[in-house]
Amino acid sequence: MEIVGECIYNNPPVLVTPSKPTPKLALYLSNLDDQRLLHFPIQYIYVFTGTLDMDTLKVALSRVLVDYYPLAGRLRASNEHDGKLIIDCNSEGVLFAEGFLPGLTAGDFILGHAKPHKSWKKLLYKDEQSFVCTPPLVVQVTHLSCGGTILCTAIAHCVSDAFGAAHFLRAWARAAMSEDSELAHPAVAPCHDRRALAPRCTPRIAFAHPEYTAASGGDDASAVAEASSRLFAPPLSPVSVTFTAAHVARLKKLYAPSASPLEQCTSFEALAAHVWRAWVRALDPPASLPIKLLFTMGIRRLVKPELSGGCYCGNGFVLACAESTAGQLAASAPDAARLVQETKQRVDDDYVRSVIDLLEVRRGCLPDLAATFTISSLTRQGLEDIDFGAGTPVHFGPLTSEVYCLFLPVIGDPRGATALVSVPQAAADSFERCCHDGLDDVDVEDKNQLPNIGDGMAS
Ligand SMILES: COc1cc(/C=C/C(=O)SCCNC(=O)CCNC(=O)[C@H](O)C(C)(C)COP(=O)(O)OP(=O)(O)OC[C@H]2O[C@@H](n3cnc4c(N)ncnc43)[C@H](O)[C@@H]2OP(=O)(O)O)ccc1O
Repeated sequence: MEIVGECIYNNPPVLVTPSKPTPKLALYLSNLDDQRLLHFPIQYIYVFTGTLDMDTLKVALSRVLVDYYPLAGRLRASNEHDGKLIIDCNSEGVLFAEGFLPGLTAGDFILGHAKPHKSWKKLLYKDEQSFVCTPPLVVQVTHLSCGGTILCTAIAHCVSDAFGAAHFLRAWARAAMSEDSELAHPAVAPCHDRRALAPRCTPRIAFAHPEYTAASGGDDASAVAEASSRLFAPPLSPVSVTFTAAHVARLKKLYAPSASPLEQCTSFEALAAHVWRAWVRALDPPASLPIKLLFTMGIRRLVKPELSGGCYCGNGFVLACAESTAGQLAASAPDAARLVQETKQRVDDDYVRSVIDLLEVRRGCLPDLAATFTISSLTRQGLEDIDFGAGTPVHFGPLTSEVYCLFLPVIGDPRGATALVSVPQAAADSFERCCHDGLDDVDVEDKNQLPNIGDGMAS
């Protein structure tokens, strides 16, 4: 859906600062935070049919910034640590803009039209500064002619991941709903200290880490690079496919590694394997081409000791990497799911420490995305059902679509997921068809199970 018309700003944006004094310190960022991959703001929108009260939102934000004070600070390159980023917790404040977009309604985001379009950038105040100088949190509230409101947040990814962001947004919403926002405290105190994820004194890279390893030259590498450039050839088209709970249940059967109840797969394993295969089948590279799957994996409960003292608000995830070939992937659904399972099992404390040390030794390195499908799962993180006083959102999702695939929560269907990813335009229809493969009759079955509208009403 394209947003026509321009956003009208009647006033310049303001800086919202914490309502009480907060610690003044240079906050260390872990290597998982300060990796080049995360040097960008994550921009998401929440669309509400009701009106958000501006004063309430600002007062509540000012209150929660007392607990989430790093978001009111500024990123800086540290002189002591070789340019590594830190957060200068200086209470400068969150950039908060308010605008009005005539002609756009909350309803435009329902009815399955809510696929990001480049015009959606209007929903976020454009700060011309570099990534490091931009406040780690920028907010824009856009009023709509229907009385609805869009809340757009841009949070620097090196400050927080989805789990930390959800924790902050829920605390903000709770404060906005509370009679006296000064009394509203987060349910669990946030933990900003990232030293539990510091590298070892002598870095030890104990695994191959294909997620960061660029192909090392030679004929194979150039073949992968050449084929890969076709897999991502522009122009790219965003594709959004919603898998209902019934679709996911079917995929879990289709992808189960065996008929034994002991060898089941989770919703994520089945979905990840299915969408990875759909991508490969749609793009149809040579069967022998090595293909990888990278996916984000939460580590808060995997590291020893667990990151459980309060809510760890830094980035608590690593990239896990499954490897196969285009031919093998297309050939077997259960084998693809088994690969995802085995990859998950390899990620433990040793693996995470090894990633952290790798990022210490190879500062500035990026994941190797050649011939790679990347998934980040945002389901079950508590990001979507957030109520600031105007009810829960009718739409939640990113401002842009990218080459990495997001598994987004489906509002009203907690066991469903929407896969959103940009693929080469020429393969977009085929990708969507491959995603629906094996699922067509599920919708028919589902409809047959619905009670007949007339049932029970005759008397
Ligand atoms: C900064 O501001 C932001 C940021 C963002 C976004 C940022 C990011 O993208 S950061 C990366 C975010 N993603 C992650 O960290 C991944 C988190 N998920 C995991 O790590 C998962 O474990 C997994 C690796 C994806 C695999 O999951 P799965 O195979 O499902 O395995 P389990 O999680 O162990 O689940 C197995 C089983 O357990 C039950 N279960 C698990 N969790 C729940 C739950 N919450 N509720 C109910 N049940 C649960 C369930 O039965 C599972 O089996 P199923 O078959 O039912 O699935 C964005 C916005 C910003 O502002």
